[in-house]
Amino acid sequence: VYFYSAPENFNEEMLRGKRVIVTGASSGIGEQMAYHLARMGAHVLVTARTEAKLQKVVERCRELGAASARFVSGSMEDTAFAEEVVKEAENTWGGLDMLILNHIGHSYFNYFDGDVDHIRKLLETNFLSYVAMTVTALPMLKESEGNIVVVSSVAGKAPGPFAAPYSATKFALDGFFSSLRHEFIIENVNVSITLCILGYIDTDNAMQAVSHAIKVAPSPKEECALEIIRSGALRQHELHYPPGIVNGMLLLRGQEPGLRLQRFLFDRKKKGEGAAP
Ligand SMILES: NC(=O)C1=CN([C@@H]2O[C@H](COP(=O)(O)OP(=O)(O)OC[C@H]3O[C@@H](n4cnc5c(N)ncnc54)[C@H](OP(=O)(O)O)[C@@H]3O)[C@@H](O)[C@H]2O)C=CC1
Ligand SMILES: C[C@H](CCC(=O)NCC(=O)O)[C@H]1CC[C@H]2[C@@H]3C(=O)C[C@@H]4C[C@H](O)CC[C@]4(C)[C@H]3CC[C@]12C
Repeated sequence: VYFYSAPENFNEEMLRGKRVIVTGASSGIGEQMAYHLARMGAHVLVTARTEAKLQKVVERCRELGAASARFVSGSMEDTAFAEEVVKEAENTWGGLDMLILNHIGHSYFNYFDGDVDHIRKLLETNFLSYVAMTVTALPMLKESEGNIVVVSSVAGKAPGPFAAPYSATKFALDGFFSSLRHEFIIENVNVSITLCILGYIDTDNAMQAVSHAIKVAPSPKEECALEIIRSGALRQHELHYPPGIVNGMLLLRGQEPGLRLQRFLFDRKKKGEGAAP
């Protein structure tokens, strides 16, 4: 069992004046990360598709004390847009300290429906855009000896049922960024890569998608967002949040986690309910 317990020397001053991109920041965990960073006095550049929501997030960041706050709206289905976001940071700040890759495209929580094009599109949005932003940002991150924070899921470590397309994109993140971290260590590239393995979090979209099927209580998005920032600032290799659930899932990985996950999460057989979520 691997415990990633970072030394408790995080200080919010570590983020003051830092230049940070947060993707998927118009709602959910990304929105909360933007607010924490603003409170800590960072420069924030937030991105998502919905301009009206981003405008409100930027206004709130300014109220909370951000050193500066701005947004770029567009879809990460297009890797050219992903690169454009990083270029905006370079043009605005002349550099970058932390890249938080957080956005995800719409998917479903149900049996795999055979739609290969959906998986192709989700790989563009959830994986290739992360790679494209990393490639474009790397010169600046090498200059600042900064951090790449990749937001993933237990679905990208201990696969379970009903999220096959989404899970595939999360496993791709682990494969790519954990391999890249090895190369950085070999080449003495002082850019940290933090992979965040999250359990169920109480964001509106997630709860709307699965609360009918999942019986465990979700964890708070505000605390989750702060833990992600803390783990990135401490240059941890991985964050497991909440530790109790995620480490438990990893423990079960060798023991048919899909089956145990069904029992643990859905608790359906006892109640005689149907099989589909
Ligand atoms: N909530 C949970 O239970 C869990 C979440 N996670 C991970 O945490 C991260 C955030 O999840 P959560 O906060 O719940 O997600 P939300 O659905 O709340 O937020 C997703 C964000 O991504 C943006 N987005 C959606 N589609 C696109 C697109 N095509 N291009 C650019 N941006 C897009 C949305 O804004 P807009 O629609 O305006 O574009 C929104 O800002 C994800 O990586 C997810 O995998 C991991 C485990 C559990
Ligand atoms: C179904 C969600 C995919 C994104 C989405 O479509 N949101 C609604 C919208 O945009 O309209 C999944 C996003 C996070 C997933 C959850 C997660 O990652 C943690 C658990 C992993 C486990 O393997 C299955 C249950 C999860 C709670 C999982 C469920 C599906 C998501 C909510």
